[in-house]
Amino acid sequence: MIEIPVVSLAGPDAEVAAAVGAACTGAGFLVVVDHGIPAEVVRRAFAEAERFFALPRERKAALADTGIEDRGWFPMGGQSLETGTPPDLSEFVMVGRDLGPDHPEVRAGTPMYGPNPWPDDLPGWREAVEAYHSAADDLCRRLLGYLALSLGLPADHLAPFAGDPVSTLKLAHYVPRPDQVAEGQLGAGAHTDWGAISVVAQDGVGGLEVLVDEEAGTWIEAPVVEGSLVVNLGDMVPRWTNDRYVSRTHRVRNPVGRDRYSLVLFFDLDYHARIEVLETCTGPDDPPRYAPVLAGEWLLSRYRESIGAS
Ligand SMILES: O=C(O)CCC(=O)C(=O)O
Ligand SMILES: [Fe+2]
Repeated sequence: MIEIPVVSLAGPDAEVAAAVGAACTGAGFLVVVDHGIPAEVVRRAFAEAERFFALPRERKAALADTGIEDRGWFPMGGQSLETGTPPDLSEFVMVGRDLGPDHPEVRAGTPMYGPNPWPDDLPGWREAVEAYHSAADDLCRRLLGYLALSLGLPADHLAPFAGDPVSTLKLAHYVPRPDQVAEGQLGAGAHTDWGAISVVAQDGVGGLEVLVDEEAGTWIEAPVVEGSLVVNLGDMVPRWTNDRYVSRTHRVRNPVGRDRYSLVLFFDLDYHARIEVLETCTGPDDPPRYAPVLAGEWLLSRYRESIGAS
C-alpha cells in the first residue's frame, strides 16, 4: 500500500534526496518538515488570505479580469479541475511573479508573465503574500536540487529549466460543504498538477486526497502535520523521468461545517522550457514515452481546459 511519507529536509543532501526520490516513485506526494519557511511567514499569509476572502464580492472583483491568464481572483464556479464535472466549490486568488513592462517575457507578450493586481485597501497584504511566495519559491528550487540528485544528476542540473519561471501562488478558500452538491462536485475536482513541483500549506482541516491506486479507486488523505508542507509533483516530472516519478491525481473535499484555507505554490518552470526525458531516465530498454513539450504550452492548455475555454 502506497503511503505519503513525512520527510525532514534537515539532513545531509544525499540522504534527503534519497528520501525525496523514494516518495516520488511511490505516492508522488510527501509531507516535508524542517523546510526552513518560518512559521510566522506562513501564519501571516494565511491571515491575509482569510482577510481577502472575507471582503464583499465587489471588492474581490477588483482583482478579477486581469488580462493575464491564470491570475487574479476566481469566484466560486469559475473552474472545474476535473474536466466535465460541475464547477469546484472554492474561490481563489492566483498571484504570479510581479513583472513590469520592461521584463523581456512581458515585452514579448509571453502568456502568464506580467504584473499582479493588488488590493489597494488591505495594507500589508502584498508584503505578506510576497514573503510567502518568495520563501516557497526558494524551497522549490531546493527541491529541484533534491530531484536532480535523486536521479543521479548534479544538484544544479534542473535549475536552468527555472531561470525565469511561471510561479504562481494560489490562495484558496473552500466553503463548507453545502447540503446539496451535484454528483462529482468537490472543492477541487480530481486532477493532476500541470507544472513541476507544487507546495501546499494546508490549515488543520484536512481534505486533500490522493488517488494512489487508479484501478482499485483507492484515495488516501494527505496527513495534516503541524508546521509541515505537502509537496507533490506535476505533469512535467513523469515526462522528465519517463514515469519513474509520478504526478498523481488528487482532489479536495469540502469540509463539513467549516471553511478550509490553503496556500498552493505552483512552481511551473520557464514558459519556453522544453521538457523531454532526462539522460539518466532512458536507455535502450526504456525508450522515451513522451514527445517533448514546452512547459508553458502544456500549462496553458490545461488551464484553458479547466475554465472551459478550450
Ligand atoms: O488546496 C489544496 O490542498 C490543494 C489544491 C490543489 O490540489 C490545486 O489547487 O491544484
Ligand atoms: Fe492540485
